[in-house]
Amino acid sequence: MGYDNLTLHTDKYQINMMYAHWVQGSLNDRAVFELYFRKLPFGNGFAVAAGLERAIAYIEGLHFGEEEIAYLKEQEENYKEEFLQLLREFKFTGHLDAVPEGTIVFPNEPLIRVEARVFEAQLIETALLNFVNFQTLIATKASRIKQVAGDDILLEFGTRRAQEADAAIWGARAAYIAGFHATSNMRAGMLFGIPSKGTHAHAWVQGHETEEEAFRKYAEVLPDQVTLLVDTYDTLRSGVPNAIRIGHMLERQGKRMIAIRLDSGDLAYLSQRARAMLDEAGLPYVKIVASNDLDENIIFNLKAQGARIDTWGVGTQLITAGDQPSLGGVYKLVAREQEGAFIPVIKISGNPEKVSTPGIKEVYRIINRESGMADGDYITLREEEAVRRGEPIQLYDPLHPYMPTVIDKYEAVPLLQRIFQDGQLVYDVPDLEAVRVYHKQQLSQFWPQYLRKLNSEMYRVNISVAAWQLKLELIKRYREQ
Ligand SMILES: Nc1ncnc2c1ncn2[C@@H]1O[C@H](COP(=O)(O)OP(=O)(O)OP(=O)(O)O)[C@@H](O)[C@H]1O
Ligand SMILES: O=P(O)(O)OC[C@H]1O[C@H](OP(=O)(O)OP(=O)(O)O)[C@H](O)[C@@H]1O
Ligand SMILES: O=C(O)c1cccnc1
Repeated sequence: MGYDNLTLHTDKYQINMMYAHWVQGSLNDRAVFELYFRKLPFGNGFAVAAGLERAIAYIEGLHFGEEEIAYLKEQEENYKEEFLQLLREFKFTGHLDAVPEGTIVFPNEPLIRVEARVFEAQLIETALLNFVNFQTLIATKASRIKQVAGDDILLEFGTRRAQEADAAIWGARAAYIAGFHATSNMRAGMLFGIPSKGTHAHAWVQGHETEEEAFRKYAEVLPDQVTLLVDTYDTLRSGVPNAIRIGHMLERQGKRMIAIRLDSGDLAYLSQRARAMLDEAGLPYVKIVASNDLDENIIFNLKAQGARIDTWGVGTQLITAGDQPSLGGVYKLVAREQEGAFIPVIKISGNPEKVSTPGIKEVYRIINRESGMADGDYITLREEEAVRRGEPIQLYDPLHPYMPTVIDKYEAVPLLQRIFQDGQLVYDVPDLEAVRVYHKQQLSQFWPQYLRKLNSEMYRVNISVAAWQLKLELIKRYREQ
């Protein structure tokens, strides 16, 4: 079975449309689609873009093999042999622009823009949304956790509760981009170079006659990485005292125990008591790891209660984005070719938020020359030059149309980068460490009021006057029709 071929990782309606374009002779017409989300997850003030690396690998690997062709044939007898033959030769030949992973992004900004034969652009919609929606969601959740954890160490422990294997490893990667320090998933470690870390489970303790014997045997074989789980029977009466004995044993061997792990009960109280016991026993260097259904709110609370926790192991709530299981990113047609030129198209909706913004667009981050900080983002039509030349521009916020602002003395940083040009990868894909560093730099360009976890200030995403007028014009045209 071709588990690795993701070419049919698409919705059937995409193949139906490809077939219909082929029959109608419009398959080579070019189209432009933009991928964006409309609403920030978790009530956060920003999102962290992720998913591009997988999207790149997916596009490079697109290929209808004989297994895929045979399946299509079996599923739909209308598909003609010439169509299937064309699929055998299929490859992506278009342009793809995207916001680099780790970029701070906001609603309605194109994160990916695809300009290609409609035949190709349509096929890839589903997979692109699948990768970007999930990974951006998890990177954003991880970023919230990172924000409350400050300089504490964050371990990603989610695999056992993740929505299957892909979610586990790509989620671990997304968390690392946003500032987690390590993952427990060895495959994610191997594939992406994320540091891997692990303690031991309750089963190790339960599998011995006594807790002390379990700790001792573990410390004998892995003396340089001893983190002992102390809550199997009674944390303060048994677990911590036994761990202290092992700590002293290791000291006699010239080694140092690394940490204890708390995984149940009142983590604030237990960590304070355990800290005091370790300190009194002359083991102030032994750290305290906590786990047990943690998320950013519990971590924030534990810190407020004075918990003495150095390292946080976070699983379920992070990897499943427990409080919001999906980011509602969409992929919308914004322009199509007609007689050799692109014409803008719109999607009308009864819900004003869902009316698409027509035309091929760019998105810029407006950096204030004096402060070096981000003042807002600016969405323009691609052909608009004023912002690229640094001329004064009028920022127009559709949510606050009565407050237009004119700005100058800015630097406009285009967020979309060319990834594929005529089907060729032209982007120098950064390694994961570089993505992580870039993400940190991104954060440093935002004032704290946009980043705070609760009731953050709304960052302005403005639209150019030309893009706004085009939208109004198309809405009017469709109303008249
Ligand atoms: N001091 C605290 N303040 C707020 N939340 C806490 C505190 N200590 C633990 N929690 C969180 O409370 C939740 C439930 O903890 P609870 O003690 O009920 O479960 P448990 O420890 O698994 O149960 P048990 O002690 O029976 O094993 C977990 O998400 C845990 O992270
Ligand atoms: O709570 P999470 O944020 O999802 O973090 C991962 C959890 O997974 C493990 O528990 P599990 O009961 O699966 O195994 P164990 O016997 O090793 O505790 C671990 O002890 C954590 O509690
Ligand atoms: O290493 C650990 O302590 C760990 C790993 C996965 C899940 N829970 C805990």
